[in-house]
Amino acid sequence: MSLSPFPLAPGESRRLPGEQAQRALGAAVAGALPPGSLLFLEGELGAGKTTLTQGLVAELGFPEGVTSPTYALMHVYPTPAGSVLHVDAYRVRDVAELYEMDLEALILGSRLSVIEWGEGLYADWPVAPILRLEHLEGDGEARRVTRRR
Ligand SMILES: Nc1ncnc2c1ncn2[C@@H]1O[C@H](COP(=O)(O)OP(=O)(O)OP(=O)(O)O)[C@@H](O)[C@H]1O
Repeated sequence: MSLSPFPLAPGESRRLPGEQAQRALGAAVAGALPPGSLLFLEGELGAGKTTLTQGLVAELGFPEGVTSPTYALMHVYPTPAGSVLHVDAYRVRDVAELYEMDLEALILGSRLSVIEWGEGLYADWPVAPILRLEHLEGDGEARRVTRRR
């Protein structure tokens, strides 16, 4: 499997003018991270975390059905390239709860994992990129992505 470069350098920001750009970013991320990788996503309600993840999962060959894992905590999408784990850790009080669910084995066994609101895990996964998504004030529906790490 040949990988492309990660679409943003650490510290870099980019404007995402619409949903297509948001999905395309997810697709580019999927093409840049090797199996067993983890991506952290941050962003307020409606910032585009699910949309980015839809693009990422579609790039791996599973084109539909990606929804926010807010209520389920965790979704697994069986793509032809391997499973994609999508976790929303917003309501998790202690990351120990996630590790008790065998999170580490799940991540390492997946093609790719996306964790929203996983600050408590950042130190344990130091090479995982962190993308922050924000609404751009005064710029219609556009969003901004910043690679924090
Ligand atoms: N870059 C963008 N430009 C314009 N609209 C966008 C962009 N990215 C996403 N959207 C739209 O914003 C809405 C919210 O996006 P999405 O559901 O992905 O956000 P979210 O961060 O997952 O929200 P939540 O935290 O509620 O799960 C959707 O209708 C989506 O199509």
